[in-house]
Amino acid sequence: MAETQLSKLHIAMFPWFAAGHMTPFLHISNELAARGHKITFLMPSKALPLLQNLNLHPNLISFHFLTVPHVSGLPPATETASDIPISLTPLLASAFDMTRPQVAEILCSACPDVVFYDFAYWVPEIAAPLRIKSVSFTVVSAASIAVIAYPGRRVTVDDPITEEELRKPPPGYPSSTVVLRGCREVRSLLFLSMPFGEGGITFHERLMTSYRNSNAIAIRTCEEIEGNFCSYLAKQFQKKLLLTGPLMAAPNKTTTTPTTSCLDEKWEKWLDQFEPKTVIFCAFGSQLTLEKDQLQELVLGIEQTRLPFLVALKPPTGSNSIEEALPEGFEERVRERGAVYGGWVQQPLILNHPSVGCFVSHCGFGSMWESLMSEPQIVLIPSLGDQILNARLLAQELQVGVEVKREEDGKFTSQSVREAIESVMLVEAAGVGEMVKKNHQKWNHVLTNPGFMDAYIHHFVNDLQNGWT
Ligand SMILES: O=c1ccn([C@@H]2O[C@H](COP(=O)(O)OP(=O)(O)O[C@H]3OC[C@@H](O)[C@H](O)[C@H]3O)[C@@H](O)[C@H]2O)c(=O)[nH]1
Repeated sequence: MAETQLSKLHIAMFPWFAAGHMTPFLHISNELAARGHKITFLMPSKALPLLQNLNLHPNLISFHFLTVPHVSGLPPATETASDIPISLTPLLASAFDMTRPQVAEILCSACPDVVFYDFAYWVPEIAAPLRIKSVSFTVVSAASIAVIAYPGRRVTVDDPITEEELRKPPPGYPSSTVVLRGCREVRSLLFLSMPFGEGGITFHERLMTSYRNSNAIAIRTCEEIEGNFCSYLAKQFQKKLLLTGPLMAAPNKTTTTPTTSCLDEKWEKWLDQFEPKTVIFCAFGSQLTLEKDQLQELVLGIEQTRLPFLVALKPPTGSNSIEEALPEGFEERVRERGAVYGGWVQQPLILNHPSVGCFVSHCGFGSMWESLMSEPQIVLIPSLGDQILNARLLAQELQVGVEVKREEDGKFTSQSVREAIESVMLVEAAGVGEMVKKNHQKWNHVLTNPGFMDAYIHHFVNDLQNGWT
């Protein structure tokens, strides 16, 4: 689609210091730079190895490194969420807030037209006097913001959000299936009342202020899948909503943006030895650490399917390596057909390998799009609040995947893992596997249709250029 002939923009990006945030900020940067817009990307230097290879337009996207101040209680040299256990993230949020003077200085000297931010709710206070527009860019689903969208409710440490409040979505919330169920799931949102950063601001207040004070809210989503949640949010916050579309493209399929690299030879060769669409791939994103017993149930459930598999997860709590946490005799039993790896793999490329037939996912928002835009059958084991809602969106509303059942105590078992995988991998029968496969193919076709992403980005850029009245 031809771009409107308007002046090129200069946009500053300031994401929260976590891979799940910086990566989609870089994806939108790539799409904007592909259309000639200039990007100043603010980040800690430790994030460079993660982001460098994803920067497809180094001539237009320049990285500016921030010094992350030391905060007592954080291990020395902490710069990103990957450096620490999840329990220490409120302290990282303090360090993040303490970069404010550096951010102000860069915005003042670079003078971009627009600044994108997420957790840095104070950005509009810096940007407005400089006549820079502030866009609050959400890297989680519209549904997961809609379910907590009480713009007028000031959640403080002294007036925390209650289980009672969270049990029912806000009035007018547009879905009865994309909801949290039972105490355990509701409690997974109680962290919203937790102090998160300088001055004891709660996580909820940080988010609400970020949306309230922005000039516009941008979301990495599309009308076709989350239109009802987007309309609801626009009404709740009385803001213009700018949608980027899914952003993360399946390699070589959907956008004008070139892809970065090839799959590591080691995994390419390993996957090549199996029949098409037989391998189970399992990964749980950048943050989630399982308990050891849950890791064991997971891998045992996968083993019981007798299918080949590649599991790439962080070592569980209390273990130095994933290998030491595996069940007794596991490695010997599965040597021929299974690999368990405790590090980072190239998920989008693995999902597009012809041998991969099933993706067992935690349903983080990035993984949600990647699962929809690739072919493997989808099995979901969500843990955190937004992942649970994303999983409901896929399993109940779109019916493109199956969620693993949990027991009363919130745990899943090897049996529930095996049953969920088998239900989608046995597609011959006119059962669940067949149904989710058909629905998935339909959505995959829509989302990877040439021009779909381009149209979204085209409108998005138009809105950034003209949409401020
Ligand atoms: O080994 C891996 C694991 C993950 N990845 C990539 O890392 C990204 C992970 O992002 P996700 O959004 O799926 O998950 P994360 O858990 O990292 O995200 C975080 O922010 C988004 C929220 O929805 C999640 O709840 C939150 O945990 C994906 O793009 C995935 O392809 C790899 O490339 N290799």
